[in-house]
Amino acid sequence: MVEFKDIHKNFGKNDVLTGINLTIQDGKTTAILGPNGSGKTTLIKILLGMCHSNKGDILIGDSTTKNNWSYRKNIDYLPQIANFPGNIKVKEIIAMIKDLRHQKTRDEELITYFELKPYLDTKLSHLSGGYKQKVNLVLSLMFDSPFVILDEPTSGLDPLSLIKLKDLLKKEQDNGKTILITSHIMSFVEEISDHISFILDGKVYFDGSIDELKSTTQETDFEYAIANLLKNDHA
Ligand SMILES: Nc1ncnc2c1ncn2[C@@H]1O[C@H](COP(=O)(O)OP(=O)(O)OP(=O)(O)O)[C@@H](O)[C@H]1O
Repeated sequence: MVEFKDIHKNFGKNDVLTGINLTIQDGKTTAILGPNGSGKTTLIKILLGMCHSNKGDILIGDSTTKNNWSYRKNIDYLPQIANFPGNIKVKEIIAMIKDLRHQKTRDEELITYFELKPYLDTKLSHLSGGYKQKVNLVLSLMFDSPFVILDEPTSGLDPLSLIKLKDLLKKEQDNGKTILITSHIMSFVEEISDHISFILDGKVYFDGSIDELKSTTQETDFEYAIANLLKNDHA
């Protein structure tokens, strides 16, 4: 279980997070949603230690993450924007990331699954956006960690690839993985999430299941329920 406790973060005068309290349950899929710029990526980066909070604490189980980063070995992370040098070939970047972590990997299985074999000798700069994202998915999921964080995994994927990603994540769920996602594709979020945490104005504005969200907003359609959160005061 991951607990965000009263997390604050500002960038200069920009108060992005102003007291986030949030729990990520083990074995569940939690979607962190919110408008552009609401701080979803910032919150993920704070969890990963890529960005420091100004106040607050994160607990993994009963332990604080302060000065204790070993938990990160059990996390697979897909960044929203992965900026690798364009002149590296697909097979080279996969080998480089494997070398960094020295853990067992399932890269070949994922390369086959995302039909990347014909592109292994292609430079990253020559790949389309969707194929770059498939390479990023292989890089982030190949370590088969129990906790998976995917920041906008749907970015650039065509409908068939999106279905493949959903099928893969459903298998991960069946295997008991804890998954944290952000996405602006509401059909994707609705299909795979157990829990929704909606961030607005620096705080968790809604926290509950999809059914609870629909009943709170009195909307039967998930996308409309999210839009309703933005229009009306449900705090
Ligand atoms: N390194 C940084 N320096 C200054 N401001 C930053 C930095 N990183 C993020 N911000 C600001 O923090 C705010 C939250 O950004 P963040 O990327 O976390 O939002 P988000 O909810 O993930 O947005 P989106 O849905 O557009 O991806 C934005 O106003 C952004 O400009």
